Amino acid sequence: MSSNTITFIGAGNMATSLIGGLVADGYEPKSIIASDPDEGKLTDLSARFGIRQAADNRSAIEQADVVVLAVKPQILEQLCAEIRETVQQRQPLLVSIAAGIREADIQRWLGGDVTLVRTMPNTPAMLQSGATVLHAGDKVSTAQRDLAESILRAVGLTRWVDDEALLDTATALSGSGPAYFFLVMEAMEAAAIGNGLPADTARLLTIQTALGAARMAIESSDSPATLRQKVTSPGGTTERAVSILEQGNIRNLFEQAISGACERSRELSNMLGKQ
Ligand SMILES: NC(=O)C1=CN([C@@H]2O[C@H](COP(=O)(O)OP(=O)(O)OC[C@H]3O[C@@H](n4cnc5c(N)ncnc54)[C@H](OP(=O)(O)O)[C@@H]3O)[C@@H](O)[C@H]2O)C=CC1
Ligand SMILES: O=C(O)[C@@H]1CCC=N1
Repeated sequence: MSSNTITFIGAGNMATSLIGGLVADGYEPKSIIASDPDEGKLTDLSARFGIRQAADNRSAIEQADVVVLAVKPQILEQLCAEIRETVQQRQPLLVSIAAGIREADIQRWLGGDVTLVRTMPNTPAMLQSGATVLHAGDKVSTAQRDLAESILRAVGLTRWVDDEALLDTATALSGSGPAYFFLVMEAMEAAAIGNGLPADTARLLTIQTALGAARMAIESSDSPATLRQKVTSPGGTTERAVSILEQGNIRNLFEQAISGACERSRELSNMLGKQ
């Protein structure tokens, strides 16, 4: 990957994961700049990863080839008003990671004709195990698409979608997804403690089991359903547990949860962007 200067506007959870993953992948830390109202966060990021901190958003953009918009969706419009002139002068490649905010709205807020790739990464990017979905409009050149993809590929898997609306689904699946697995881990750990295991052992066994299952699902040619069946001995313990989960309608719960997250992503689009 080239060492284009990448500026992160917003140095919160997701920016920290992306920066951590990029630096771990060998990206030159001095080619990464972060800007955030909280100086403490910037100092921490500099100390952890050796990146540069900016005095303000505008000066951060003035030095950038790529600008990652990493603030909450609720403040993106206000941020765009602040950086609009600098973006128009500098014309960097913009990469938005904001959930729900459509390209047309960001374009309008920035005065139009900016080069923008919308993406939906996730926090495992920190360990270069992220999953990012990208969408680019027609005006984005192949070289600019490649540049955006190379940054996100450094921190994990990437997939493009042609239909921008599918970013809502990706947000609900892989953007929010780490939280679903953490919730399952919390529940399994608590249940094991309730059944007598010491807390530290319960946590360790839960996490190692999640890691092992994820690695098997990635590395095996079997589907998750087949892998599950291979654990499930007829008349055994897994069969009892899985049947209780199925009776509790776990599939329907996930259907509702992911549909609910998709709907929330669309709500954010309509509430914060063009109605
Ligand atoms: N967290 C996740 O797993 C994922 C998040 N995203 C998206 O990433 C974006 C950021 O989310 P996340 O990192 O969780 O949020 P955070 O709140 O952790 O980070 C946002 C950062 O932006 C800072 N900020 C606020 N206003 C400005 C401003 N005007 N200029 C520069 N920085 C500012 C915030 O400071 P302060 O706290 O002081 O307001 C905060 O440090 C969101 O749009 C979200 O949809 C996408 C995929 C996954
Ligand atoms: O919860 C959120 O809205 C953000 C987007 C995906 C993950 N975190």
